[in-house]
Amino acid sequence: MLNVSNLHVKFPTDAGTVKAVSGVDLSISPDEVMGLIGESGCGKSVLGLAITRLLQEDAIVDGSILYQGDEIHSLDKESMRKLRGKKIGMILQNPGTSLNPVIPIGQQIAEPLMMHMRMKRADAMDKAVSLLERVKIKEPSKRAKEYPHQFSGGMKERALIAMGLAPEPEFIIADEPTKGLDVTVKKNIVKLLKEISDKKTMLIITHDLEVAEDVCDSVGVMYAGEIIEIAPSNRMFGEQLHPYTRGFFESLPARGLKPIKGSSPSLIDLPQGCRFHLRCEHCMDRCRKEHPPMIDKEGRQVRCFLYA
Ligand SMILES: Nc1ncnc2c1ncn2[C@@H]1O[C@H](COP(=O)(O)OP(=O)(O)OP(=O)(O)O)[C@@H](O)[C@H]1O
Ligand code: NI
Repeated sequence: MLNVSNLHVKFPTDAGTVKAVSGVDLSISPDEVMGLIGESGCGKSVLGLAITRLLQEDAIVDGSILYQGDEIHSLDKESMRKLRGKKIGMILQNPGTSLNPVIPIGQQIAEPLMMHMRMKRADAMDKAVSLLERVKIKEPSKRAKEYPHQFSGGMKERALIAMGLAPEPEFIIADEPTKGLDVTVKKNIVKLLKEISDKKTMLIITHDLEVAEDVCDSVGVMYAGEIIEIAPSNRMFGEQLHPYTRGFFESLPARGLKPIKGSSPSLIDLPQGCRFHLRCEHCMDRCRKEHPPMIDKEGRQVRCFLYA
């Protein structure tokens, strides 16, 4: 369904070129739900935005992104608009900034349906109400007339999910759908995502391991702009192969809160060899000089010379 190969995204800045995504290969099959995890700034959102072609103009994109055989970066604006609404949906990060404070929620869900899918106002509003119902918002017709400030954090996230679902896309990219939500609200959103993901193909960007474990079939781990490990979810949670993945898991509150020493490299000035070698307890001579390729290890993949 989606095939990303050798994708690079760079941003020219005054301080130098930021290599936000480097050489990413990724495939997602129909009905698969893939999670993308990794610490802040490793390139998860940029990768998601590249797939939907929502990056800002100055981004330099190289490589190939095929969606059902179509090269996304060579589609004209009109074809891209169709693809984005009907085929690929996006649930964006930050409910606070993604919703317009002065427009009622129902209208915000309905407007893109009128604009992009040429629905009549009344039909679009009906659809908005039914979408709010689908994401389990009580009294949806009353709530549709309310403004974002009248919604709690969890309800705003639900409204964003409803917006993402509105054009009935086949494939959904959700960027941090549970960020900043308290535990009970998060549980409900995870439940909702699970329900949705039963019938959809999804890429879920998160740094929340619980979300990845509960909802995803496969998990990719990013570090400094690269994917460094990919495995089916149950295997990834059973055993992490890459020293970074292991450290990342152990650094999280639920798993010991033991930080990895050092910090991620600057994306402007990346180290030679393995991008993780300066922080790695298993660093070998080779890791300082050579850049590790993705290595196949019993059907899962890891970018580390320990498995070569
Ligand atoms: N328009 C831009 N210009 C320059 N640098 C950018 C731009 N957009 C993103 N970056 C940089 O690219 C890198 C990757 O950012 P990205 O937002 O993808 O990280 P992320 O993994 O999604 O992090 P988080 O978990 O915090 O959302 C960061 O270092 C960021 O500063
Ligand atoms: Ni992000």
